[in-house]
Amino acid sequence: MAFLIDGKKISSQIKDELKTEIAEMKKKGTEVTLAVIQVGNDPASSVYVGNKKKACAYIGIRSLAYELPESTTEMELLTLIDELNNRKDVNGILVQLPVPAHINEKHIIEAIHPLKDVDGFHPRNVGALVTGEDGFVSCTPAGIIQLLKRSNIDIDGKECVVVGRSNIVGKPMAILLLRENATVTICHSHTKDLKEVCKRADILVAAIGKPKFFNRDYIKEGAVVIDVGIHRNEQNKLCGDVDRDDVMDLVSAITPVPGGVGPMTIAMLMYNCVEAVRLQKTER
Ligand SMILES: Nc1nc2c(c(=O)[nH]1)N[C@@H](CN(C=O)c1ccc(C(=O)N[C@@H](CCC(=O)O)C(=O)O)cc1)CN2
Ligand SMILES: [Mg+2]
Repeated sequence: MAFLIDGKKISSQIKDELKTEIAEMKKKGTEVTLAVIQVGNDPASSVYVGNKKKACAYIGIRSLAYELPESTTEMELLTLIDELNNRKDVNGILVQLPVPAHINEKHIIEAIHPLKDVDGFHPRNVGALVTGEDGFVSCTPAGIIQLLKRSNIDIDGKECVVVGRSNIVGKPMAILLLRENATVTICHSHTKDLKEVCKRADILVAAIGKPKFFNRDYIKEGAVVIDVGIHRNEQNKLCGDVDRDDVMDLVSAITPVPGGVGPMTIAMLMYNCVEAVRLQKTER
């Protein structure tokens, strides 16, 4: 039977480690501050932003919440980011995505100072990830590496297949796996024989964005499956990109949805806030 990779438990361990570290920093007079910006009131975004604020409160990070109306202009948002970039008491800035359609997401990501970009989305941080320099790593893929390592799943030399090529998950995921000496394949909508490619995977990262897309036809016996998808059905029940019931007897380990990758995104955001203080000390 498959081993369930418990993202809730592992994310709690990471938050507890950070809580201890932050208490030590506070004793030395260092406070960590995260500015969280939400534009509009998309219900899912409100849940994630609420969970980020709760995580900050739990581990001892000061959070500044900016809840802006849907009608906020790109210029108004850029002005707020500029103000936060210049505030010495703010270590991290994040703008919850997606932003409303009238705001250009790329302009927003690029406006955040790279040393405060705790989401790791700024091109400078993406470049640093590729070249192996210091910088912030996108939270979801960073969390997946932690899930694998803390579950004692070896990555070195493994065949890893990442399905999805977003800037936030797929691309940084592939680079992180490469950094761990995996053999990495990225698949996308133009990939021929997706089933055959996925069947080669020792570790399959499913980030295609389609509910229960991956059934047993895509999985090699004994594979480790990481499910990045989050979907809600008509009954408001959550599921991932993987048809877990169908693959359960085939895989050696799998992340559940909910309670797998999702909670790690927030734990790694907290990690990046602590990392922000370190990076700002050495590079500012
Ligand atoms: N600025 C950012 N925007 C977005 C990011 C991000 O990393 N930075 N990622 C996602 C949303 N996200 C965090 O912001 C996120 C998504 C899901 C979860 C999570 O814990 N999911 C739970 C289920 C929760 C539920 O919906 O009931 C789970 O999988 O167990 C946390 C964070 C897009 N935007
Ligand atoms: Mg993320």
